[in-house]
Order: sequence, then structure tokens, then C-alpha cells
Amino acid sequence: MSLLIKGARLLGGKAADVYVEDGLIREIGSLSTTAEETVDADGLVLLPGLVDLHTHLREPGREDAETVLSGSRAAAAGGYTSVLAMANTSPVTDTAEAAERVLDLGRSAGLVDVQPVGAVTRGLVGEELAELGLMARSRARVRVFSDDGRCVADARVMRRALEYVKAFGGVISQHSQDPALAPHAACCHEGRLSGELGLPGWPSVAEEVIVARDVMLARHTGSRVHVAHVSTAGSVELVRWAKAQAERDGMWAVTAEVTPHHLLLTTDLLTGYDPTFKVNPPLRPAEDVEALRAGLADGTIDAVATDHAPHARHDKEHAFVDAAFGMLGLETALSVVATVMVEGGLLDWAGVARVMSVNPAGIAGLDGHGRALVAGEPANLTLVDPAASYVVDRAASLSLSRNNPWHGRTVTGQVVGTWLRGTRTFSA
Ligand SMILES: NC(=O)N[C@@H](CC(=O)O)C(=O)O
Ligand SMILES: [Zn+2]
Ligand SMILES: [Zn+2]
Repeated sequence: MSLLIKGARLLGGKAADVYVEDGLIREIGSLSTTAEETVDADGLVLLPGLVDLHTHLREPGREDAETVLSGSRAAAAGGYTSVLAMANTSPVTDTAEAAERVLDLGRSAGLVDVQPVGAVTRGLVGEELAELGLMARSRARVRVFSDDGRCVADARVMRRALEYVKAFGGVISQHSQDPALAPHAACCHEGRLSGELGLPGWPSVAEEVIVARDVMLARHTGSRVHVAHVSTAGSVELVRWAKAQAERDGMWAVTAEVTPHHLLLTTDLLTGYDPTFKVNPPLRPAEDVEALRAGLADGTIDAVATDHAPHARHDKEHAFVDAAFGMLGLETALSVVATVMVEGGLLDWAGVARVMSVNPAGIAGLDGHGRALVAGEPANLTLVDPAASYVVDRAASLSLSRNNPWHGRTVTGQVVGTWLRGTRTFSA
């Protein structure tokens, strides 16, 4: 199978033709070759296939909300060629067998490389470590561990987990939410609006104390911590400080991700009590949004991760306080980043490739993803129309769920094609 992409702007820079054969990029330049499939990419931007560090696929256990196949379809439509599937399924991904099952479901769907995330603790209970070593040595080669949905709140457990994964170059991705300061009921950024709306407050400090603690534990253990869904200006400051320390020491590391929704949506959307906007951590005020954008632009925040969290209607359509936490993200992430960061002049397309492909692949230790667009590399590719504007329609989603916070919004920058090892997985 051969493919010729004609005249694409590589990472938004110079236009070139890209020839792909047997899953690999073979040649780049001004080419006169012919191929079985030719794509006219005049004016389009070619990126390395996107990598999502944070996806909830709901299989096994909640196949009514999402399956590995439906989530893979949504991911390919969003320009992704690899996603990390969070462990908070039912049963939890806390054994080697469970991780291999997710890997195999991903392979049979065949649209994106589904890389399972392993739980840090058995059953996400936060007490005993899960089979970290067995998951790492399994066919699934798990490197990212997270109890996401819950915080590893016990400092001693977090310390042991960091020590353990160090042996095989693993990383702990933390859902930073101190349960004493922000218990499960907390659902609105704590501030004037939470008081006015009468919603339980989720204060910024509940995130920040865990970020502060975890970077100190990473330093102490000489290990790697990844801060999932950073949402506050204070967390950005802590990560910035920790990165400077880690760079000086060279023995430990902290990385961080931000979601598309925390880069654009703000607390005031909760005024209508629409549970679509209920998410963990909560939407924050504009000052935090500004700090997150600046942190992503200056490299303090390494990656954009969707935290795609599909929920069935009957879990989401409740009074605000009773509804499930989470929102869809896979299909709209690139468009939101293009609108906020590229249109906003904060990142160029090479920057988008860095935060949505290169850095996430590096953090997760994925082979064959987030690579440079050069001959010899796997043809994991995403083609984007940077000028196309469209209105997001939740009904058009390939996800099984409809909790889409972008419904009705106009965004600019659209994925028009995705290829996994040279095979087309999405076409607009
Ligand atoms: N983000 C959310 O609001 N929900 C996630 C869990 C999580 O990422 O914390 C989910 O699994 O639904
Ligand atoms: Zn989380
Ligand atoms: Zn999550």
C-alpha cells in the first residue's frame, strides 16, 4: 500500500510531498512519484499523529458509555494515533491480565494504538500497590500508572509507588485532589460563584497541596511524577519551580498536562446548572485559564491531554450535584488548541506537534509515535485544515456519549485525515 500526500505544510512550515509505503515514511521533498492513494494537501498542515495521555474508554464495565472501538473511532477522528486508556474501568486495570485485555481490545479495533494505564493501587482504593512490576513486564508494557478519578492521597503509598516505578522508567500520573479539602461532593470552583450557586466548593488549594507534596516526593525518590489535568495558576507556579529544581539536579522529573476545557471554559458556565460542565477538577476562573495558556506556551506544561470522559445520559442528566463528573474531548481537542493557542498567537504548529504528540509520546515512553516527519519513521500522521471553521455538533460524535461541552461553539482548525502506520483511519 502506497500513499502520496501532496504539498502539505510540514508542522505548518515549508510545503512538501510525503511518500508513504508499507507503513513508513519513505521520502519527503518535491516528488514526481505516483502512489495508489494521492491526497491533495495544498494549504493543509501535516503533524505527527496525536497522542492522548489521558482517555477514559469505559470498557470493560460501562460499554453503554464508550467501548474501546467507539473511543478509538472518536480518537482517530480527533487526529489521534495513540491514546492512553485510564485504569478506572470495571474491573480496574490493576493486573497484567487486565492490561493485556485492554491492549488486545485496542488491537482488534485497529484504529489507534491503545496503551493501557495501570492502576497505582489495587481497585483504586489507595491502600495496597497494584501489580506494578507485572504490568510493566506484561505484553502491555505499562509505563504510566494512575488511580485517576481518585487521588493517591496517602503520602506513604505515593512514595512507595514512585520508588517502585523508578526501576523500569515508569511514571505516576496523579489526579491531584486532596480528599480532605475537596471531598467527592465538591463540584464547583470555590469562590464567590460557588456561594451564590449553593454548590459545594472545590478550592484551588486542594489541587496545589498535592502537586507540592508530589514534586517533593519525586525529588526525594529520584523518580518521575506527572501532574494530570492541571487546573490552577498556583499549580503552574509549583510545576515551574519544580522543573527548575529537577533540571538542576538531573535525577528526577516532573511533567504536566492541561485539558482543552481548562484552556478555554470558565467557572461562570455553571450558572445554568448544566451538568455538561461538571468536571474534575472543576472549571476555573479566567485568571487560572490565562496562567494555564501561558504555562503551555512557555513549556511549563508539557502536554495537552483530553481527559475524554464519556458518560451515559442516565449518569449525566441529573441535578448538578448528583451528575457524573466528566466531558468528551477526543474529537474536539485539536480544534480547541488551534483556536485558543494558534489563533491566539501563543503556539505555532510545531508547538502544537510538541504538546499534542512529541511530548506525550515521550512522557508515556511510546515507540513509533511523536516522531519527526522524516524518512524511515512510522507513518503516523494527522492532516489539519488550519483555516476551516465549523460549529461543533454533539449529535455528529463517534463517541457513544453526548456530554459534549463544545456543542454549538464555532472553532477554527479541523482534522481532515488521520493515518496509523500508513493506513487511513479517518477521513473528513
Ligand atoms: N475528569 C472527570 O471529571 N472524570 C473522570 C475521572 C477523572 O479524570 O478524574 C471520569 O472517569 O469520568
Ligand atoms: Zn482525574
Ligand atoms: Zn481522567
